[in-house]
Amino acid sequence: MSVRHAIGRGLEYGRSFLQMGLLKIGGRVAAKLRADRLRVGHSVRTAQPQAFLPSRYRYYRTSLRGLAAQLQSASFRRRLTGGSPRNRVLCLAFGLGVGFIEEQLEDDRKSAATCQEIQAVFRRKRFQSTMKPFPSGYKLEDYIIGNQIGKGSNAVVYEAAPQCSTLKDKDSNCSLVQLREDEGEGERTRSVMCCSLRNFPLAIKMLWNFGAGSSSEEILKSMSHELVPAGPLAVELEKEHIVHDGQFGVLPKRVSAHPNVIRVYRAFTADVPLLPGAQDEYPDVLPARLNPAGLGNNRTLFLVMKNYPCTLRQYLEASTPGRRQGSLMLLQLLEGVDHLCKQGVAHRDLKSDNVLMEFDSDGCPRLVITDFGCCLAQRNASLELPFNSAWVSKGGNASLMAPEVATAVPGCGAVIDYSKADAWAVGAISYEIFGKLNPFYRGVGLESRKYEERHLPTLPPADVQLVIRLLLRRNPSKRPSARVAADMLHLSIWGGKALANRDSTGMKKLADWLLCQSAGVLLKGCRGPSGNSVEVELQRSFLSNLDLEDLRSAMGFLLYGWGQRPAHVLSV
Ligand SMILES: Nc1ncnc2c1ncn2[C@@H]1O[C@H](COP(=O)(O)OP(=O)(O)OP(=O)(O)O)[C@@H](O)[C@H]1O
Repeated sequence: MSVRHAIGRGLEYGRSFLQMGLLKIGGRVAAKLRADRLRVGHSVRTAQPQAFLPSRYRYYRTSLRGLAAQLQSASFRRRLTGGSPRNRVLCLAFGLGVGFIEEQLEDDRKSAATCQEIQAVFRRKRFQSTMKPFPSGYKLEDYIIGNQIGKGSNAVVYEAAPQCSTLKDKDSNCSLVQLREDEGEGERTRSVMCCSLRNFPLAIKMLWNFGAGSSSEEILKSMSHELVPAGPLAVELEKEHIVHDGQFGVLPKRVSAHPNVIRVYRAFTADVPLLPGAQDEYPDVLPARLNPAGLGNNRTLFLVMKNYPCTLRQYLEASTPGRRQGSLMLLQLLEGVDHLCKQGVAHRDLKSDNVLMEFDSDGCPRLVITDFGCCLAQRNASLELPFNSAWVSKGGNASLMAPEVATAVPGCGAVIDYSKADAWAVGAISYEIFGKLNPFYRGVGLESRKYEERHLPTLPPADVQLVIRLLLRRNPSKRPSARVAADMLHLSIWGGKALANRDSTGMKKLADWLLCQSAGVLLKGCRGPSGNSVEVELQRSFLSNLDLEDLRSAMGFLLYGWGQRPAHVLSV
């Protein structure tokens, strides 16, 4: 499809928006696409396929820029023009070269501007949680607490509902705990889960408190990482004041909302209560008030979140996603990790237990990264941790630590760079998503500190295999970032036709495709609930993060993969 067709189609979308009475959004799309017509039409004409090769391209561009600057300098021109005919020919050739370079640079600027404009259109619509806001909720007494949902090494999680809500079903005892016992009763299980989630839309996480003291301030300080995904109203206003002005200026920053990152609605401290199963399941962490032999402190931190039906691990124990669904799941993890990276946060404990799941209206799994207890969230957002002593924590689960973290040696001036560590862990978790054992789990085969890339097991879907292999590269400088890996998947899932052609029209097709995607996603966004489907969220996320350099790197990696396999295997 030509640019004109693409724009024409976009304009039609714009017009139909207007006809539908959606004046504002229709006007914006139509104006946007009209404005893009010249820009994209011009940039795709001269784009060369070689320009996709990221590092080499960047090298050429920098060298050519330097050369252009030299040629433009008066002294250089004098030296060349003043001499022999040979010098004059050389000068002419350089002059033509400069013209070409300038044209390339101009195209570059225009393409980057197009990406930025598409990005700006989609960034304007911020992601908002579907959860209804509820008043207060800063005290334990504000909640009805149901059954235990899960337990980890640092906390226990219970289903909960705001105190004001009335239970919608008599069978309020059913929960995931019971679900597991009822395994095999397919239909009944699903209805049990629905009733539990309807009655208890929230989950309360109670952290174990051994060494954090019993004052709210001390607790907030020592468990501060759990607050990284907390919303702006999560902590009571007066505590928030303490957090920002007092000694708690050291608290890490918080990340903004994202469809693939947990949102903590409320965080407060309270006395540890005797909840169902406490005496049997976690007697040692109870305070002496509840168990004379218990070692826990009297007060602790509580986090209120949405109650999700299951974790990724629980889901994968019961089912193996198909090829496309698996790709969408992997993509969501990459989008979540990219969002965290951009906000200067490394999760450092990604594993299938720390990913929660629900389903959209089409039945597509939505994945949400949770449990930020081990995260690195420095105010300077560098994602670099000074590693001057063996006492510095490198993060959670050692099996899924990226090679550069696992092999780091403490010492004066040593630093661990976490900027691609979570992306590596996503690569390892992908094996579970596609129905295989995670090769890095203890006893399965590989160790992150010393594996060789050629020993990585193969995965049946060839299309994502390339992405996973790249994510699991030992050398982080050769590993794509979560953003670039996500762009690769976006391009291979939705951009098949735009990418199928590897000649000089490739860039032109990509530009057409970006415009169609933008118009299509805006249109879907107006269509009620389907506008919140996982696929639309993912496409919106891609467009709101559009960056020419990242896109070129993604294309470069894909072309590199195609060099070894026929192009069609990359389309899902
Ligand atoms: N919002 C939620 N909705 C439903 N279940 C949840 C939720 N949060 C946690 N869970 C369940 O509780 C379990 C323990 O939670 P979490 O992983 O946060 O605890 P933890 O002690 O910090 O874990 P870890 O052992 O990894 O440190 C999870 O594996 C999951 O089964």
